[in-house]
Amino acid sequence: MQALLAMWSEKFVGYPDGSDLPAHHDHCLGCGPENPHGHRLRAVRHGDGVQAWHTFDNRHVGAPGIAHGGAVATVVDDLYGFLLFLEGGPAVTRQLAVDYLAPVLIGTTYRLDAQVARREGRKLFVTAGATAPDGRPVITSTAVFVKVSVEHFAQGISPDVPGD
Ligand SMILES: CCCCCCCCCC(=O)SCCNC(=O)CCNC(=O)[C@H](O)C(C)(C)COP(=O)(O)OP(=O)(O)OC[C@H]1O[C@@H](n2cnc3c(N)ncnc32)[C@H](O)[C@@H]1OP(=O)(O)O
Repeated sequence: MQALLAMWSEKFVGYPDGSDLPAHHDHCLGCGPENPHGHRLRAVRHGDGVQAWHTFDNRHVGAPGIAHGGAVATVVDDLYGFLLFLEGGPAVTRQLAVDYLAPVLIGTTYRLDAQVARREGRKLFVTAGATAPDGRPVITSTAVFVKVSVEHFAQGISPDVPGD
């Protein structure tokens, strides 16, 4: 727990526009560099939001040649998680909606954008989208994140789980 607190206190700092944002942690399914099943999403601050360029590979296939919808939702959820570095503290997904407008193709690089639409108490109402190379939107999303203290994450920490 102390290690987690220390790690996050280093990550929730100011990030200038255009700068790389850090992974949530090494084993994060969305962005962790040490997770062999993960997406290794990398995001940058883009104005008041975040932006990423992402290519799904065959580990995340659903129908042949097409990314699994759950994998796409994972990446969108994790993209929202990068907004928290701009917000200055942790929050967790309470509600996530994804509209799949067109297939997300394996091997094609998509641009993803996310931003905070509204803040209300502990709640962050966030929106995101993914855009194909030809400019077509393929995904839109909304979500509600709820701010939590770092102690929220103590319930998931076990000495037997890698990355804890
Ligand atoms: C850097 C930090 C790490 C980031 C990692 C990013 C990875 C990507 C994100 C994730 O994967 S997070 C993991 C998946 N999510 C979870 O595990 C969250 C599980 N849920 C909970 O732990 C609790 O439900 C939660 C902490 C979110 C809320 O519980 P609480 O008991 O603290 O609050 P409550 O249930 O009263 O709800 C908080 C507020 O949200 C409101 N709310 C709930 N559902 C809503 C909804 N669907 N739409 C709008 N508002 C909603 C609710 O009405 C309330 O509003 P008020 O504060 O105004 O009263």
